[in-house]
Amino acid sequence: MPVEPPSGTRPLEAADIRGTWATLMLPINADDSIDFKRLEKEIDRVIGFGVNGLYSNGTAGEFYNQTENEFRRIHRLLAHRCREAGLPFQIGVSHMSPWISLNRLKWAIRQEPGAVQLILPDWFPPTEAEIMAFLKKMAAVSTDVRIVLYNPPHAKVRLTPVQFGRLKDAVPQLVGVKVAGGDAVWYEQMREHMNNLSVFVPGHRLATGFREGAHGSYSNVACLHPQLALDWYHLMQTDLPQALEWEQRIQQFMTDYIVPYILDQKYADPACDKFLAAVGGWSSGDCRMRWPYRSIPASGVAAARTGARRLIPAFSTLVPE
Ligand SMILES: N[C@@H](CC=O)C(=O)O
Repeated sequence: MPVEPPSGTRPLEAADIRGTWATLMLPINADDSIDFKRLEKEIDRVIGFGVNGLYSNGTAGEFYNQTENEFRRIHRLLAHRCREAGLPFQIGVSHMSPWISLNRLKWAIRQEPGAVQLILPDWFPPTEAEIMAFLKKMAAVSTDVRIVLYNPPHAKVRLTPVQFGRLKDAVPQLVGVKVAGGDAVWYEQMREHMNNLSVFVPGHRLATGFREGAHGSYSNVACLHPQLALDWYHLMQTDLPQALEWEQRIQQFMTDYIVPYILDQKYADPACDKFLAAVGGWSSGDCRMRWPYRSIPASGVAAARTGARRLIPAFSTLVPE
């Protein structure tokens, strides 16, 4: 039975955070400023696909590379457009500095997001006691606005399922996590906490995650094409074996056309997210990253698009020659 996530922007509980959430990506001008006009168009374009929600300021949203004025302008726009469309949205208040993150949170809750996303403090690796102190203060400020903890593989501290459980017990406002997923043992341990914790895994691993109990993805596949990600998520709920087969194809595409940019050429992950969107051709198609990070040259788009068409039949239907 397909899971219907809520419509509207009311506060999200764990059970509400499901499905395919798309990220906001920043259009960057040649002088490194943010193109807010284009951003507004991009937001409306993503909303038009009918994704389950829109979130901002994860890695793909370049949260670590914005002034506070820009942060506010981006999120006034996001909140306004999502509220008008009745689409759930989450604001990333993440920052390497816990104080900046706290101040972003204080401002962000006034935009009434469904939830906020945050990372752990990130210069000295925090101890569990420090993580608790951080989350408790953030939760005291966010009050009714729930919290999603973003704990990617490159975080200074990678939390275990047992630790997620302890954090959830200590901080009830924590309703979700955004993680890399893991092996069968990881999922077995994580399932102990999945009743009241939404667990989102990377887009290109979602069918496996779904089989193991994960609830959705803040999705890089939605960067490639929001419709592809939505159709695939629907397939997971109606024909999981077929969805697992799609996963192999999507992963092959990532291995052949995206991973070399990361492993061999050392591009940052968000450069790949923007590149994926250019390959999908559904957005303005601009791969530009903000100083000092390098952008993947648009000259690589055609080959990757041909590869995606060859490997992922559903993509070739959505993006015909
Ligand atoms: N990890 C990304 C998800 C998309 O690729 C993010 O945090 O935005």
